[in-house]
Amino acid sequence: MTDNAIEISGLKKTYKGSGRSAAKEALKGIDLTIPRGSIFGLLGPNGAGKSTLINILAGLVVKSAGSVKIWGFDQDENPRQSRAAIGVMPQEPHLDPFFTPAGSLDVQAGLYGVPKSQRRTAEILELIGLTDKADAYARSLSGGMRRRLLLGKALVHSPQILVLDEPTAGVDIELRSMLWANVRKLNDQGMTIILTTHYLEEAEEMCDDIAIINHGEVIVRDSTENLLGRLDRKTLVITPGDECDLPALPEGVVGEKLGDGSLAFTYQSGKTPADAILSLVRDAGIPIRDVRTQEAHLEDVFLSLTAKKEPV
Ligand SMILES: Nc1ncnc2c1ncn2[C@@H]1O[C@H](COP(=O)(O)OP(=O)(O)OP(=O)(O)O)[C@@H](O)[C@H]1O
Repeated sequence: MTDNAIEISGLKKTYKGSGRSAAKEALKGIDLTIPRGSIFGLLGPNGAGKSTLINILAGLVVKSAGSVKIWGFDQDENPRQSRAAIGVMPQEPHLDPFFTPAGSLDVQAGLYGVPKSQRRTAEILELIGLTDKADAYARSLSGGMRRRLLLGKALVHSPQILVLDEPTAGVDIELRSMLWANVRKLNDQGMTIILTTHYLEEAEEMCDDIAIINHGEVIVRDSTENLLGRLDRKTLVITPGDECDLPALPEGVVGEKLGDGSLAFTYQSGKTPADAILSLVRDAGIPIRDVRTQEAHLEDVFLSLTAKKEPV
């Protein structure tokens, strides 16, 4: 028995070219393990290969080479069991407008062969907050409700692993917090969660471990804590009370005067405490009207990782 929810080895995918478009090697030999019970972030820029990887896990895209084990079941040897172990909430809502939420969940459960006596339609509707819309036509649901229904559909067969593809892209704050609350609840119940997101901030908040994919390769896989530790770069932006210039700065702190007159200080949090920056601004006689921090984004991690010569 393995402790991994997912074991991927030597996974390759080349999309065949057609007409004038050349063949595209989307995954170039991925090795990746995802521990059971974790919330795992799969990050990368547009076109990195995240959707291809997720679609292979979901059984929607056929791999070109390599092996994939889902909950210990090899996809080629035990396709049925490996498919039953995973539920995927896709990026785009493709819902039949003539089905009601209750109907959609029922059809989906039927597709997965869940016997009527074991269906959890009411429980899932409750979880996704659509109990009062159970019998409304999908076409009358708001965008947010449709996305919630997609989450519900991914859960009908009680998978051990839930995959969320960009669940918060373009959603409002309310839906975002509802999604994250559900993710936490399901994870607390033992479900392994895999999610893709463009935002390191979001991954930082939610994920135990992170893999970053770029150009079809895993360029780093580590605990979120270690990954952010590697970055160790923060920016403090101070809005001064009066027009002023940058004060003299100690080694390791880079200052920049922004267009709106604010002063931005970039520093390594492991070496320089934020308090030291505030003190040096105060000591320079600059009145501080406002302070904010700029969160690190995935882009920053990429820059710091790809700038290194040695393998990370
Ligand atoms: N069906 C396809 N046919 C040909 N090329 C494809 C196909 N699907 C994806 N690709 C190409 O494979 C590469 C990886 O795409 P993929 O959608 O997996 O990336 P991604 O990391 O999910 O990006 P995004 O964040 O934009 O969803 C891209 O260069 C893309 O253009």
